[in-house]
Amino acid sequence: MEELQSALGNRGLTVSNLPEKGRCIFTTEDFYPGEVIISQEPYVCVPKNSIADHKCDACFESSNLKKCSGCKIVYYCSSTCQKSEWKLHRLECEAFSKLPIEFRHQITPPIRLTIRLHCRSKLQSQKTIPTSAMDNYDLVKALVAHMSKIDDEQRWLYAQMANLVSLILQWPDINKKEVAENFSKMVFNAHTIYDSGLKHLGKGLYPVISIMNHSCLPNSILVFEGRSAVLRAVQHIPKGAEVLTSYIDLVGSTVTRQKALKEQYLFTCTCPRCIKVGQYDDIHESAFLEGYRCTHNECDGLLLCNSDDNGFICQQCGRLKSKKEIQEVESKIKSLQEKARIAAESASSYITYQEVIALYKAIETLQRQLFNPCCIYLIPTWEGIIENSMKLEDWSEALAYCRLTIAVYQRVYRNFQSFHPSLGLQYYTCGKLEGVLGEAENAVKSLTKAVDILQITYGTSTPFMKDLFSMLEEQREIEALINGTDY
Ligand SMILES: C[S@@+](CC[C@H](N)C(=O)[O-])C[C@H]1O[C@@H](n2cnc3c(N)ncnc32)[C@H](O)[C@@H]1O
Repeated sequence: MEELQSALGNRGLTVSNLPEKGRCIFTTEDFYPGEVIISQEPYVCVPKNSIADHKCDACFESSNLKKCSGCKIVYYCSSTCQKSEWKLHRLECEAFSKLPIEFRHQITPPIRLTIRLHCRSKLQSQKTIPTSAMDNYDLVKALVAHMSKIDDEQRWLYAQMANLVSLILQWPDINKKEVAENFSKMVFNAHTIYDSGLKHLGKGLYPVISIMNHSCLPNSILVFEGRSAVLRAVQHIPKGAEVLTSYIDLVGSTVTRQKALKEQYLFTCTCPRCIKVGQYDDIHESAFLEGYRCTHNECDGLLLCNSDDNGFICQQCGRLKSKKEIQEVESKIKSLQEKARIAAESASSYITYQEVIALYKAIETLQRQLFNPCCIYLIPTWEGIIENSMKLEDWSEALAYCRLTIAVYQRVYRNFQSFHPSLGLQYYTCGKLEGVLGEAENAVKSLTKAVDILQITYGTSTPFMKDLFSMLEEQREIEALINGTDY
């Protein structure tokens, strides 16, 4: 702990303890928007592999992959990557190779993550792998496992998974209770690793980053550069403030966010947004984001549940919309969403992409009958249309829907001073599409907005940001050429 305090002290941070939250990190100096608060390499991580999409175990690249000739489970993109992982992989490779082929499908990402955790801890205790203040198993031991709060069924599941780990590793001295507890720690502490386009790459455990507590109005954001986790300030964090990040998708209403935090992290959030739950403004905002709207004649009022709980009353014209009426439309939406999901998975030709778009448009029509035009449920529908329109190279259609999505994100992330990658990336896509369509002036505006947001969340030196800067330069040159002005 002393070693960690001293390492954090050098970075302007300190670990403390709050009765209602447990451990937490406070600043001992000011941090400004875009500044890196802390970065950490994973203690362990695993890529998200699927049958169709394998990744290199070391760098998560998807090209030039070769299977490890020992275990035939793990992939590498180069001998450099293989060598960098060898000390750790050697232990699991030996264990996996002894496993009969028919058992190998049981090595799921959570099982592998825990196996690697124990392999790394063993190698560090043998001093085969060095330790440091921010890289040692004591940090893993200190993570919350919430064993007393989880139910018997979950405990039984972790015990079964610990048995499997023990069976695979065949170590005589393995502590199965500790392994089971580590499965629980993964649930409450491991992070999903994303690339700059927010594509899911894998899972990793970052034991110092995991000390950070949650707020629905966070002052920092966690992003990934390769597999390193980087926490950046998204607002001025004065000396002595707690560093807070978000564990969940912040687009939902207070009730939705609180439900997610209670179910996934077992606490009730009391952040400045959540304490407003039930107040007029919060109810109004929730109804706007997720609630139903009145579609009677020209009325566009918000609907709130009536006191008899048999329907929803329009707050503008007073008309009642029955629960049954709403449920019928919702069930049609659900069945169309399932059809769209299945169709999108197998779509690979002009006609099939068109069919997928038609399904999403049918969903959109029904959603517009129920929700207001800035409702968050429309986002995945529009993203489905954008993705498939791009596959059809229908740039105008993709751009029209991209602009609709931006309007919703702008509203949702205004609480977050708009510094969220989702909004920045939407501006980026919008700017790219405007560029393709020859709308240089609009492209410059959109890409400038993308830069304003993403340089705070992603910094300025990643390959993604360098591409974005040169794309903006290119559009500025085209704009100047069109306008006959100097650039
Ligand atoms: C990733 S850990 C964060 C560090 C943790 N406080 C510790 O002592 O190690 C997540 C857990 O911290 C607690 N936590 C995080 N944010 C909180 C908050 N805003 N209010 C109350 N508890 C919180 C919850 O118990 C949650 O399951």
